[in-house]
Amino acid sequence: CDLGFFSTCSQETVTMDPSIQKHFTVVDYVIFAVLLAASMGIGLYYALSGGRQRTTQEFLMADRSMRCLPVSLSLIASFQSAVAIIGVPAEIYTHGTQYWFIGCAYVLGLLIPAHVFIPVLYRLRLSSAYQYLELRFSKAVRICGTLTFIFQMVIYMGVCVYTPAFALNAVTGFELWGAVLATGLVCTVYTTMGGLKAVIWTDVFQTIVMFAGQLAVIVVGVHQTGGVSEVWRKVWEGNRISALDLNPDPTERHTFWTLAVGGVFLMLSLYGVNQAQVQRYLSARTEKEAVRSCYMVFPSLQLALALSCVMGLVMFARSIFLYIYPQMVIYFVMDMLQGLPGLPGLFVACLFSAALSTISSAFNSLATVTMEDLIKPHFPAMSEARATLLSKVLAMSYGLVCLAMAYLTHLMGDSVLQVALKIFGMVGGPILGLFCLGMFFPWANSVGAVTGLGTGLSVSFWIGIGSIISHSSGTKPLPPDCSSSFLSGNTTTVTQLSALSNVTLSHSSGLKSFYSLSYMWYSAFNCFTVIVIGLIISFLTGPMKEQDVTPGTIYPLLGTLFGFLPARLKKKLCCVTPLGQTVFVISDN
Ligand SMILES: CC(C)(CO)[C@@H](O)C(=O)NCCC(=O)O
Ligand code: NA
Repeated sequence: CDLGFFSTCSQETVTMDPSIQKHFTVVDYVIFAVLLAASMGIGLYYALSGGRQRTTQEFLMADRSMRCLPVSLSLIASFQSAVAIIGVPAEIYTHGTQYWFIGCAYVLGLLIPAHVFIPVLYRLRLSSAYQYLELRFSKAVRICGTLTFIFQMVIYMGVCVYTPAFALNAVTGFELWGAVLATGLVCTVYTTMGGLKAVIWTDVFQTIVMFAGQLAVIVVGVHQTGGVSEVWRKVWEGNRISALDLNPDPTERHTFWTLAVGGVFLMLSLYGVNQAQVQRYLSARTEKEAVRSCYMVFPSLQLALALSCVMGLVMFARSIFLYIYPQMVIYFVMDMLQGLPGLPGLFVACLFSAALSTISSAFNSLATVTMEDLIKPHFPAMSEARATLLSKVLAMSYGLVCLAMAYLTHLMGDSVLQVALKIFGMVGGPILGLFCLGMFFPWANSVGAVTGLGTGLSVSFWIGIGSIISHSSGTKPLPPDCSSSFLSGNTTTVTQLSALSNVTLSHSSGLKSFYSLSYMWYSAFNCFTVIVIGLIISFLTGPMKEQDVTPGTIYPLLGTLFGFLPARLKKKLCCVTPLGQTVFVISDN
């Protein structure tokens, strides 16, 4: 099977021994440098063109002039980081393709943002998603929402910048802090110079690099394994193709229900109400363009999922690992691509593209909420020039906070990947609940919202921290599908398997089983806690009347769902006013 270029072609399954270090060539470092330079170049271009980033409208909202294609690619890039690129193939290698069913959640997980959240938020002409909370409830609710979001994103971005640097360092000796500093600083500079336009257009470029890197690994891997049919035979015989698991047990980590139903709520918390995404919808030139960009996320996100799942399958067909560990994806890639000049560098570029595009979204969205929700309301007379300068200082400061968070991530050790993703579900779910409470239930009042959010966060941290503590103590059984002969030795490495892992204790009772709720249910569970507590407290303290609620802040969900009821009962029970077409111009000044 000699095809010239692929000189290392062999059809043997390769045994991987991670004690042998892989090496980078100069070419690989050059490709990494080119990625950083190209991103800087895009930042510089948007600093010097258009309105030269002299207004907050341009710096934070891209002049509300974006078209759907860049917006959609940017939407994918925000939450597709190296955590997923490294985590998903490791998950598929170990547990089979069950995780792939999360693709089912993308249907409702994108249709609902497109037809429920975007119409409400876009027509209010907001700058920050949390401005909605003040219009619907009160200033206090807005500030609680903003602070919760800041907490979530600050932890997340530390993990995002640390993960690829750490994984590469473990396998190849790639300079750990050099890579963290280079990505963090370069990203800070282009985000501060070029504003949201630079963030969105670098996202486009970086998403393409990300897809290219994954595709290259798959093509070479399939070829070296001996073709598609050979890969299929090996993964089929190795039981990696999972049947639909319809087990209703909510403590089972990945089943059709946890992934396809729980996943919808995860998607809603990310694509429906997260500032990073809402800001992109708001930057679109029309509402239609925003809805269209949300639709266009669907095929691209399915492609991203398919690429990382197929990469896991190819890894399984191609290699036998002596033990399972988070960095094995990098090891597999580096081993396979050796002798193919430039390709290891392309994969490195893929990992750092994923990271850069996520932290740049974080910097810009954090600067936006800090400016719009925390600073501007207190300084209504601030000049535009001063506000823009301050926004730039904020974007830069969050860049430096990101480096500090990377160091904190380092101190907590590598299992922090799991911890951080859980915190993501733990904090994103309650924020989603807060928005749902406001949008779908006209009776909810401000006291109910704050109490609901507080309770939701407390319960979610109780479960989240409880699960972390109860899993990190005691012995952990191997998952049943993991007991094949090729997994020898150290079982603790299994629990560190991937960022997405949450190996549950199968026979536990009481609090333990409460703690072992699948992490895929976190968003849904925490969202419902906020809604239920919020409604109970609202009814106890005097529910709001529909006519007292700011027009345009309620989506007539209940009116639509209970459309079969007689009109009088409907009017009494639920919101029936259709969402208006009116544009409310909101100003903090
Ligand atoms: C948003 C999903 C679930 C979509 O598959 C995925 O991109 C994800 O788990 N993202 C978070 C992990 C990361 O940072 O890559
Ligand atoms: Na990304």
